[in-house]
Amino acid sequence: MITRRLLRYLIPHRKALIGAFFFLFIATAAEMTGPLLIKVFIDDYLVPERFPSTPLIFLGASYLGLHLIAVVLQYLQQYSFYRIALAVIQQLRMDVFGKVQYLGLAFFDRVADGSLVSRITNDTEAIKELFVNVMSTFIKNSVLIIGVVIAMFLLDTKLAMISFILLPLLFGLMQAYRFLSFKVYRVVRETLSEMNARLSESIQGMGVVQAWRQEKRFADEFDEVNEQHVQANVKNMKLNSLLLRPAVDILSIATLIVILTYFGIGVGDSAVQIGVLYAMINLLGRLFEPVNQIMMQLSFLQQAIVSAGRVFELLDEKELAPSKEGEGNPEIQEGRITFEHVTFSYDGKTNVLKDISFVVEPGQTVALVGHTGSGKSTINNLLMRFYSLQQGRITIDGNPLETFVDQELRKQVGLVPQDPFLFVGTIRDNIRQGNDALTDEVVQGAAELVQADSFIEKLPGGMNEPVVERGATFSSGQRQLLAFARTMAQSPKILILDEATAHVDTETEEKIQEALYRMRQGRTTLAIAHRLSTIQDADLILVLHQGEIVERGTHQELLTRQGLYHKMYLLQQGLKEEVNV
Ligand SMILES: Nc1ncnc2c1ncn2[C@@H]1O[C@H](COP(=O)(O)OP(=O)(O)OP(=O)(O)O)[C@@H](O)[C@H]1O
Repeated sequence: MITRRLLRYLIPHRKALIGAFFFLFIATAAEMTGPLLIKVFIDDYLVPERFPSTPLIFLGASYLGLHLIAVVLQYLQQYSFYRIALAVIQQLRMDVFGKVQYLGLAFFDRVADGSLVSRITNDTEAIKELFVNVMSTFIKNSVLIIGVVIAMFLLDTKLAMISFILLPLLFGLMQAYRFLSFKVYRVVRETLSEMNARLSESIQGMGVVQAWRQEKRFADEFDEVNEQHVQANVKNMKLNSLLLRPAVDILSIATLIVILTYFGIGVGDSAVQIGVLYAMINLLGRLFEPVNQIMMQLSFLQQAIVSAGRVFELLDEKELAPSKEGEGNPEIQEGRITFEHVTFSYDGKTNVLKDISFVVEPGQTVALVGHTGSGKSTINNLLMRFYSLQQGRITIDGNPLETFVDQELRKQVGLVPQDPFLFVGTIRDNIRQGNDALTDEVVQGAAELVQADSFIEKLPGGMNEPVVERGATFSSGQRQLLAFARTMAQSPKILILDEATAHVDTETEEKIQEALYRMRQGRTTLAIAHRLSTIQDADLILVLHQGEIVERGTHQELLTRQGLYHKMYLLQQGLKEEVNV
């Protein structure tokens, strides 16, 4: 099943494959003819001690010519198989990477990034071996084996049949190896994946690792998985060294003994000529070499099959990012958002949002406040359509969220995430975000609107200043401003702000507040705020508690009510003592 699916990747390369087969076939035939020529030389010339020059020169030249042809064609077939293999793997990697881009966030919640990287790099690499080496070795050596077998039967049918007496043992051996090694390889690949996961986790959290002096713990944990990986490899090596080459070698010696015994018995009847025996033993040597080659590749074959299983699992993953459903192509004109009785759970067990209903009128700002874990980000995640809605309805301008095409939704709903993520490239690339339709003026305008231009201008490269991975060389306030500029360059109708004012100094915060104020003008905004001082001018504040909206109103209304919001507000004002909690 897995092998068949892998082989399907060869279909687009069938012409090149036929060419490679052709080269292989001719090269093998040329190679095979060699011993037959030597047999003619021994039986017809050496044994009778006849050495006429013309036929012998012809014989020698033919031998040399055939050898040359074999070498050239060997090169051509090897090159062809390699090209095909590389093309197949390139396609496979593109397929996997393409698939990963469309997986839902729920999938990434449960699968470690390192392990995903491992599937896209290491596992496809192991599959590459199948097409580069395993397949060509199997085909080449099978053709060789067939060639040798034919030559053996042409030489002496009886002797050839005797040589194959031990053949069933070889098949038994192959089956035993495949059965035993499958499990071991699975462990090898899984532990490798786990190591990548740990590595990626510790690199991403290096600051925390060092700050909490977790280096030893991480190293120990890594070591444990590393040890499991080594052990699995050792087991695998034992299997390889026991069942592959040595077993075949024993089998080849046993076959030789059988043939010599037969010859020893049969020579009295002068049934077998010495030249025939020489050629037969020569052919037997040539038979077991390809068998050995195939056996050695069995280990790579198994690796490839296990890895392919893991890659196909990923390709078949059903947990896709939610996308458009239903008829029509609605557009976002005004930006009126409604949540109607939305209940949501990440794990299918605990509801983290319970019966949430509210309306954000066009141009209004609605703020979400509440203790940590109360469900604020979850509301944003649903509005961003990162997760599929389970119960209730979300609409924009009266159209259900799921009816929008991705392009419209992503263009009109701009997200400023909690932790802005910058990509490798330049500042301009990060603001433009691959949208070539955005002119330099628009990019500059967006930077000016959010007041990011003043710090960008001071950079040596200005807009072309390089950004390293995750924007690590910029401060969090600068990253925040760049993320604002990126969102504003799109000019969305709706803004989703997630704790946009965390962790910055007062001056930067003022700048950010000013930027946010400008950004919100004329846009529908849903904002998460931990600092209540920043959302006092919101048209509506929703107070969440354990997934429910427990209070709603303006800042003044909520203070008058003297409920949870009031308590939170006083706490933040440093007036804890006045609150009876
Ligand atoms: N990806 C996820 N998978 C499973 N559970 C999650 C996920 N994200 C959040 N949760 C759970 O959902 C609940 C609500 O989380 P949410 O992030 O919406 O809270 P929040 O109010 O935004 O918190 P904070 O203010 O700390 O960001 C929490 O109990 C959290 O454990």
